Amino acid sequence: MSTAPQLVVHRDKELMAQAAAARLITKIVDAQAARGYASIVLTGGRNGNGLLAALSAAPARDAVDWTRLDLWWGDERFLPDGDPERNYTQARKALLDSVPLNPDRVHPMPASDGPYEVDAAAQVYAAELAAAAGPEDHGPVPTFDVLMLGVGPDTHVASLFPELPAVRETERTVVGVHGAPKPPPTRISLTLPAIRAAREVWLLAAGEDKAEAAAIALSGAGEIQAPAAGAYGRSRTLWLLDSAAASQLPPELYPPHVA
Ligand SMILES: O=C1O[C@H](COP(=O)(O)O)[C@@H](O)[C@H](O)[C@H]1O
Repeated sequence: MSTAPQLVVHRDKELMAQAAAARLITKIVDAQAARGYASIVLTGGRNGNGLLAALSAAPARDAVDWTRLDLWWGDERFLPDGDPERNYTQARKALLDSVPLNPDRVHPMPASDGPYEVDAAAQVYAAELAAAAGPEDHGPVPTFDVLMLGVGPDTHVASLFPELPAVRETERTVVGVHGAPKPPPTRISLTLPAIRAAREVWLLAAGEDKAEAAAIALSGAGEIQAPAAGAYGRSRTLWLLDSAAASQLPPELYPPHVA
């Protein structure tokens, strides 16, 4: 069952990144207090990396027990290990290299110079997720506390692009993506069923180039044409926007609140 999206609109992208980072710290600390660990899915892209950089700069980051944090990725650009365009490389630079994570709990998606071609690599990641899922979870992926997704200007989320086969997937949790319209063309992505296993899905959209995408996805578009419209969490779906990205929303949605 889909959860109706909630919107929070911030003044600008810097404030959005800082507020989202503060929100994420609180979520992680609360989950660790309740269950002993937290499970987060990271996104690539400008907004996702902006959030990680803001988290890195936040004094409250020391409230997180980094050794009890599971990190997964929503998608990856299928490039060699260490490539500066890999989402994993960018996340390391923005935050991960400066906090004491437990390497056993960090799950980057495979790189193109490893032993697998992209479809096999997607299967390997699906198996890693399935191994981490327990009986209390809702299928072959863990119930992530928060899964973040940067919204692309074409409404793509993770590496689910409009009309491509990956966004139509209803069985597999992870797929190889071929022919993506945004470089690189070869990618790995969680599918919509895997995304919807998360307790909370947060969609990040800042900047004028995201305004049309946000308006389309939040105005009842279908998920095949507008993948962001199909991304929702089990208990919450939260759109975090800045005022530029919210500028084309229909008047009944905007502004619910500008912080
Ligand atoms: O290529 C990707 O793009 C999207 C959005 O990126 P942005 O720079 O337009 O914010 C991102 O969500 C995805 O993880 C990434 O692989």
